[in-house]
This record gives sequence, C-alpha cells and structure tokens, in this order.
Amino acid sequence: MTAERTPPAATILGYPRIGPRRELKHALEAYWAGRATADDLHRTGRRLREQTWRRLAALGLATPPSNTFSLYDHVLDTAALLDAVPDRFRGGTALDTYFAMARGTGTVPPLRMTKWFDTNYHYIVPEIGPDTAFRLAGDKPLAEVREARRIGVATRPVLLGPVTFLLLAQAAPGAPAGFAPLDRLGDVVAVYRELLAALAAEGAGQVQLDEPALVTDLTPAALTAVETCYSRLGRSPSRPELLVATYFGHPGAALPVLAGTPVEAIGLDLVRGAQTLADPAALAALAGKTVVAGVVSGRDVWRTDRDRALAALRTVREHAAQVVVGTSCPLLHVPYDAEAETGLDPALRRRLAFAEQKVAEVVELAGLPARSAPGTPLPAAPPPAAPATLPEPGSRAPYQVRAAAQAAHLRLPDLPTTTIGSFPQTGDLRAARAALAAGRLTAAEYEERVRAKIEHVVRLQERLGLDVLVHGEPERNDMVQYFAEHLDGFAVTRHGWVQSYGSRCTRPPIIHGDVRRPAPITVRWARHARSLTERPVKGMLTGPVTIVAWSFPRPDLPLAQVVFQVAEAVRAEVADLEAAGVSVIQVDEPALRELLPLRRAGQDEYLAWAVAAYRRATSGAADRTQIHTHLCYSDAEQILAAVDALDADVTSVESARSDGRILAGPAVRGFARGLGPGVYDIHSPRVPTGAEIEKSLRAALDALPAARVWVNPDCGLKTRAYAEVEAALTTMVAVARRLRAEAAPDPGQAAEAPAASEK
Ligand code: MET
Ligand SMILES: [Zn+2]
Repeated sequence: MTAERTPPAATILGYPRIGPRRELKHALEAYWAGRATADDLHRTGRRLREQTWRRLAALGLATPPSNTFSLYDHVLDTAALLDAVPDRFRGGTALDTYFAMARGTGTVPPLRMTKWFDTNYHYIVPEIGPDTAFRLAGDKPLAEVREARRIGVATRPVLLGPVTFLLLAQAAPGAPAGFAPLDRLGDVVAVYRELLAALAAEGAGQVQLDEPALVTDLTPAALTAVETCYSRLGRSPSRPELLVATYFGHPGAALPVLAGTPVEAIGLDLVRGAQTLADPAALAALAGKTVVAGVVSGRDVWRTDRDRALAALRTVREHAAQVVVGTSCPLLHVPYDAEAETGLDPALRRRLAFAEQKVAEVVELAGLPARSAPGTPLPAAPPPAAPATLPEPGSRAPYQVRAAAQAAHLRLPDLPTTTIGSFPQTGDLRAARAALAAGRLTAAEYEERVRAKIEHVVRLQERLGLDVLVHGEPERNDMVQYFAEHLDGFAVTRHGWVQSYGSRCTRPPIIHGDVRRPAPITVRWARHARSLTERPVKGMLTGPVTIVAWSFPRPDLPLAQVVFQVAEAVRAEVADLEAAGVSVIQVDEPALRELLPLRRAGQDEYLAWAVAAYRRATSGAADRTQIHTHLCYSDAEQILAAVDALDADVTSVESARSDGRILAGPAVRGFARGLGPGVYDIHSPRVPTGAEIEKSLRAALDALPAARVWVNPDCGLKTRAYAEVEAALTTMVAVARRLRAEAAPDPGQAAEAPAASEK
C-alpha cells in the first residue's frame, strides 16, 4: 500500500429536516389549520434548508447533501416527482395533491403508511399500476441545488433509488394479478435518466441514489433490477457521478452486482453491515470504486469508537480506489445536537453524539492519518443481539382455561367494543404539563387535572356505550417516554426530537444503565378510573420490545438483555395493577415487527427472544386477568405466528389503514385467540362511515367466531379531537350492536328463519 493517498474526504448521507426546534412541524400544522399560507410554509422550509447547508459547510463538509428536506416524506416526494399520483388525489394545487396523498381529504382516505425498514420513521406507500404514466413532474431536487448554490454551497442531490422506490411501492388497486411495481422499472429509469441530465446541467457533480432495499433478501428478479437499473443509469449520455448508498445492513449478493455497473461510488453501512469487512468477495468487488465508508452510526446516539472506525477505514482503503469517511445511513433518525441537552448529566452528555456531533466525527476521522493504528485487528463486532442464555419467560394456563375464567369474570357480550388506550391529548393537558415543568403548577394541582381528565374520559365512554373502558392516558406525553421517565437506567432529552411521520416527532429516551422500576408507575391512574365506573377498565402498559425499540439502547449489552431488563419492570407493574383489582391489562407492542432483522437469517432468533420477553412481562397474570396486546403499522400478517406465541388473550391490530389486508390473508383463520382488527384509521381527521366499519367487521366475522372478534379503532386516539372521536366511536358502537344482534338472534327467531344469515 502506498504511504499516502489523497486525504479522504468526509460526508454524511442525510440530515434531520424537522428543524432544531421542530420549526417544520409548527409551520406544517399552522398551514393545515389555515393559520398560515403556502408561502409561509415554503419560507420556513427554505430557511431550514439554508441553515442546514450553512451549518454543514461550517463544520467542514465540502459537498453537503441536498434534497434531503421534505414537507412530509421523501418516498412521497419521489412519487410526486415521478407523477405517480393516483387520480383520486388529483385536483387543486400540487401542494393540495401532495398533502391529500399523505393525509387524505374529507372524502378520500390517504395512501397507506408504513415503517421505513427497521426504523420508527413512517413513509407513505406509493401506488403503482400498469398504467401509471411516469414523467418528470416537478423540480424539487433541481431547485434545492440552485437554492444552495445561491448561498455559495455546492451540494450533492439525494434521490431515492428506483429499485428501493419500486420495492416499497404497492400495486395499485385493480392491477392484474401477478403485477408488481418493479415491472415498471424501465419507465422509471427513463425518468431518472432525464432527471440526472437535468441535475448535471444544473451543475451537480455527484448524485446520491439511496438504495437501502439492497440490504434485504432480494429475489433474483430484484437483483436483476439492480443490474438493469444501474447499468442504464450509468450509460446515461450526460450525467453526474453516481453514488449508490446502501444502508441499514450489508448488501450481500447485491454488492458484486452493483459494483459490476458503471456507478462510480458505493455507500456501505459499516456499523450494522460490518460483516462486509469480513467478506473477501465483497471487498474484492470494491476494486476501482469510491467507497463512502459508513463508520459513524446514523442509528444511535453514541460517540464513535475511533479505533473500530479507523480499522474499518483501513480495510476498505486496501480494496477501494478511494475512500470517503461517511455516516452509516442518513442522520434522519437521530436528534440535532447533544450540546443542547444541558439538563443531562455531563458525564452522559460527553458520551453522546447527535447529528451535529456525528458530522464533526466524520470530518475528524477524515483528517486522521490513514495508518495511525498499525496492526489494529478487524473491527470487533458490536454486541450480539442475544446473549447465550436468557431468563425463563414463564407461562400461563392454556388459553381455553383462561378464556373461560375471563368470560365468567368479565361477562362481556360478543363483539366487545373498546379503544386502544389514549384519548385526545388536548391543549389543556399540554399546557398543564408545561406549567408543571415551569413550576407554575404544583404536582398536586397537575395530578388533579389529570384525574379530572380521566373522569371526563370514563364518563364519555359510558355515554358512548363502550364495553371495556380505558383511562385515556392523559398523563402520558408519549407511551415510551412516560415509562422512561419512571424507570432507572433511562435519560430523557429536552430537544432530542426525531421525525416519526409528517409533522409528528418523538423524543426517544436514552438507555444508559441497568433498568429498574423504583416504584409503581401507572397504578394510581388505573385505580382512579376503576373507582369511577362499574365497567371493566383496561390497564395500559407499553411492552418491553417497544420501550427499547423506541429508545436509543446502550451499546455495551446485547439488545435482548436490555429488553429483558425492561420486561422485568413491566412484569412488576402488571402484578401491581392486578393487586389493585384491574382485570384487563393491555401491554402494547406496536414495535414488535420493527426490530425484526431485515434479512431472513436472524429473524427466528429475534422473534424467539422478543416473544420470550413479552411472556416474561405478562406470564405472572392470573387466569382470569385478560391480557391484551396491540400492534400497529406492523404488517402484522407477516408475524401472526409470533403474535400468537405472545400468548395474549386479545390482540388488536391496525387493519383499516391497510385496507383489511390482515383479514384477507390466510394466517388470520388459524388465529386462536381474540383479535381486534382496527375498524377505522385514526391517522386522519376523517370520520368513518358505518358502512366502512360494517364491511371490516363482516370480514373479521368471516374468519373468526363473534366471541373472539373485538371492535376497536386501528390505534390510540391521542392525535384526534374530541368531536371526531365522539362521532367515530358512536358509529363504531352502533355497528357493533347491530351485528351482535344479527350474529346471535334469539333462539326462537333463529329456528323460524334459518336463512337469516344471508347478507
Ligand atoms: C402506537 S400504539 C399506541 C397505543 C397506546 N395505548 C395508545 O392508545 O396511544
Ligand atoms: Zn397503535
């Protein structure tokens, strides 16, 4: 190896876009509420983009990325750019159409939304059919290049790669059987060629195409698509250099395929995909290419282990033509700035790196001499997901035994109605929490307001006629953060917001030490709700997998071990709720699917320990205590067998927003416990019609007996307004009652009219 090559440059694959103080969120919500104009919204966007480019340039990035900004979602941006817009959303301005696809309108439900790989970020699922007429319909990537140049910054535009775009899309309704969006690759590539030419003309020297789908198990057809796509883009007559960024894992078989095309540069995630470094064939494929070596993690909040990073860089340098120090993935999934967290213990803060610090790290690593660590072995792998042995999960009596005990104890009707837990988080609650934090409200006064809200929610549910009530979760700003605030081993941030979807953000807590529950967390709220009504009240807990999935876990323990520590805390809480007389307890696991390894290898091991942790948390419950769980955005049909293994008595899942796919699939028929497929989507202000709810309940009744079908919305109601909630739940209860009467006519009538079940 030559002693010195050109010193490597540094880059990042993307940056947070919501604004350091969630400026974009506030601008979007003002616009949607009619309090601001489209111009106001665009002005905020421009200011945020300019701020970002200036800051990245100041931190030492020669060519920061552009087009990483989005008003809602980058997959939706791509669909809009390609004019892949279903007709039902057209009309009005381009901005109206864009938000109609994301959020629906009064009459048209929005496109489906689901999680972006194994993150907690949600993207809008494009609909592509055989007739989708792709064309270059906008100029956002070009406009951002110009915008940055006006403030003196040359950027590298970032596009979603055609293969990932099409693999994430779903077939448009009415598409012929066997049609897959990937069939349209040729037409999409043609538009990308036009776009690349336009970007070259605009002065972009390099374009980044994001292809995270390359780290999943690709079918032979998808591998061929990679080859076709990048050969054709590579042969474009006039184009910038191409950087294809793979991330969230190792590209495996896709790497030699990609490397065989004329693309100049390849991005590798060397944190979660570190095994590329130990794969001689993969390393050999890098010959002649520039590699953006992702050694600084975009998925955690910890400072980079410098020795590990340098060793990885050294390995890549031995094989690639040129190495650029990079982040493992875009920094979309980490907060802005650890230095803003002045409330954290300084010793913890020093260990943290948010986006701002990670940029400084890539710049610093790029400046270090290439061979500063002679003889450093190949980087040690991060701790394995699961340690060799895990605690016994414990088990409950067989389901049939429990079901009988619960039926006798709870005396619920068929098609029981309930909600998923949260009721609207209204302005008065947020104001009360802010006042408490600012010392303008005493703890006792705050507690009084929460109790009043619980009473309001209980009375409302009684009036609406729901069967299993909830307390409404008014005390929780967030279903994970609330538990994190009450458990040892967690730290919560002040400004550590990360985009979840559209204008929604969460502040993932940081797990930095051993997890312990110093005292009961939810018991006093559940007890208060119980005291107000004769009907059963469901206790509400967040499950161990979800608490960890929506936090930043400590880097020094196997993930499973951290999850089991949390499971122990939840188990103690379940026991205390039972002792307080709560006989229905819901332990939510909406993130169960999210942590599923992206490749098939590893999924079984994960599901085994994730399920075991859930059972550990819930298996202490008595037979007559009904354990519920809830999953959403989980593509639950993929993991229904594992959901069954959770051994919960009742499972509620998102179904309405995904058009009842779960009910159409085969798995549901074998589902042996209670199931509540959500009967309406709660992510849109739209109030569902009775017909819609009825259709979904009938589909459920086709697959399962009425005693095991639960009637509930897709998810919690915290983002809705009371007026919408009342209207929607009134309809839901009415439809449930009607079908209940129909499913169980009185015996005399049934004998006279044997054909009464005809629809
Ligand atoms: C994202 S799942 C939400 C479940 C929670 N119990 C709620 O209703 O808000
Ligand atoms: Zn949910």
